[in-house]
Amino acid sequence: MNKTDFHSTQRSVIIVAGGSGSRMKSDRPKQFLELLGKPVLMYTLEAFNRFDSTIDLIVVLPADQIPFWEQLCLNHDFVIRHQVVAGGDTRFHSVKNGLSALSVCDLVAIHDGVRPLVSQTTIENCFSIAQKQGAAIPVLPVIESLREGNMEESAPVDRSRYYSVQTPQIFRTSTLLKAYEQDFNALFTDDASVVESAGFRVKLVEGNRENIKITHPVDLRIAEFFLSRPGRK
Ligand SMILES: Nc1ccn([C@@H]2O[C@H](COP(=O)(O)OP(=O)(O)OP(=O)(O)O)[C@@H](O)[C@H]2O)c(=O)n1
Ligand SMILES: C[C@](O)(CO)[C@H](O)COP(=O)(O)O
Repeated sequence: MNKTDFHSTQRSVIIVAGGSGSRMKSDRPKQFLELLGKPVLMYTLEAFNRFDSTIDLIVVLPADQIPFWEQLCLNHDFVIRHQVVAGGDTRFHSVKNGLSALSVCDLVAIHDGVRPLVSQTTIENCFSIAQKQGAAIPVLPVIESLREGNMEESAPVDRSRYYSVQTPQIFRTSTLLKAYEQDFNALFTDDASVVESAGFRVKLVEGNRENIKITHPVDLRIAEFFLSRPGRK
């Protein structure tokens, strides 16, 4: 593949932000909370727009929060073009709804709306490997010791065998559409698990450590720290 092929590839991204953020325990779903005065979700859209200003952006939101998001865009003069789709009961169903709004494209990325710190390198590497191999997801080696079991009985496991998984998870469009024809299974915690269950292989790519999934209140402070660093990429 040469550079020209890469740039003529039609790319789309589905940003899933259809969750309620129950672990954050905030008044509003966490994707709308502000980091340094701007909603989390706007940073996430900006990351993909910075990577490719022509990329098709689909944003999946809780149906009852769509008017609130539209008002936020007005308040913040947020002008990055994107299509809004109503989410479903689980992340799987939200992705499915996003896929139903997809235009013709070669590669599709699925990214969590609450991962605003994805780096340009992670996005670029995942697109590039997905283009060559059909499916790519960012991962990192686990940094803490791991145990298996429960609080009463547990045993250490070999952590070198485990990776933590991030997004964007990027696939040939035909692969992802086929995989999402399957019925929902509670073991589908990400898109890679859906695609593998349909018989496809997924290539692991190194992610970036700052690409945290904002989940608990402390994650907002960590994200603000990274966002305020000069020369952030
Ligand atoms: N029905 C759902 C559930 C989750 N998501 C999205 O999937 C991403 C990862 O999910 P998670 O961090 O678990 O978000 P929530 O489900 O909102 O949080 P919680 O589990 O704490 O309720 C988030 O961007 C979230 O908005 C979604 O689009 N639709
Ligand atoms: C997709 C994901 O962010 C990869 O780490 C993760 O699986 C989402 O999980 P959650 O159950 O929605 O928190």
